[in-house]
Amino acid sequence: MTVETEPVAELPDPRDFGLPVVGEEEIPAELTSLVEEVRTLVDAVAHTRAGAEDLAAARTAVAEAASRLQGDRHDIGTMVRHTWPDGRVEYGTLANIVAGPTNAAAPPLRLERASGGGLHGGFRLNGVYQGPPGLVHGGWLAALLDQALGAAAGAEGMPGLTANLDVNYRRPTPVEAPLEITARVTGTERRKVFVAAEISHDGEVTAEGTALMVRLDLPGDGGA
Ligand SMILES: CCCCCCCCCCCC(=O)SCCNC(=O)CCNC(=O)[C@H](O)C(C)(C)COP(=O)(O)OP(=O)(O)OC[C@H]1O[C@@H](n2cnc3c(N)ncnc32)[C@H](O)[C@@H]1OP(=O)(O)O
Repeated sequence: MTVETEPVAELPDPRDFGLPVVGEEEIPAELTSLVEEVRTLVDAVAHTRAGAEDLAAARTAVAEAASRLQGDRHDIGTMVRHTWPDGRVEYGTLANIVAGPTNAAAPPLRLERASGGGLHGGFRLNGVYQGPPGLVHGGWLAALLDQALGAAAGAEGMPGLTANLDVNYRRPTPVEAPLEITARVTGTERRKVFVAAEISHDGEVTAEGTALMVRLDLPGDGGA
């Protein structure tokens, strides 16, 4: 595949486009810990067999916690700044549904640079992510692949939006089991960035995806 475009060397600051930015290091440890606790809560609620009294007490406690937190909110579209160990800076959406660090509805997906190129991450999905009994919902697998595919393009300095996503489910993916995800850029053509990703369990690929990301038309990078 022809490579006709260079990665964007330096990403613009989202604040230049009116988007607020929070440094990952500015997220309070108490918020990170709260997010973890809420993930536990969602799983507990989804599977509880508690009686009416416990359910009512829990509902009151959760409603009180929600009203405590509602007052002071980040704006929709707030970005989080991540600095890689090599000093490169990258931005993601703070409340991203797959990888937002403050989104308790997001699985705890963290991606690192792989030594051979691209990104990789290890993760585990609890029973909240079930589709078929004991198995991860296919829509969530597609969302995880989409996120990793987008992040792989972003990590190469080519952030974009998914124009096309193609997913193949090769084997059932179990919940409550260690999973791995890998993603890499496979080619570029003008603003088109081609990416591929796999999810595996026990060394076997359970789902794989390819996507066409269309690189953001950033000022100063030559556009198309
Ligand atoms: C911040 C850091 C975060 C870094 C981390 C971010 C991780 C986020 C991961 C989550 C990713 C998402 O969920 S993204 C959300 C879901 N996706 C979306 O909402 C996108 C909705 N679609 C769009 O907005 C638009 O269609 C775009 C932006 C994709 C493309 O529009 P455009 O910018 O006007 O570009 P356009 O000229 O049409 O197309 C450019 C080239 O791509 C080709 N092309 C366009 N669409 C397609 C297509 N579906 N299939 C084949 N080819 C296509 C065209 O033929 C052309 O090829 P040629 O003429 O050059 O040959």
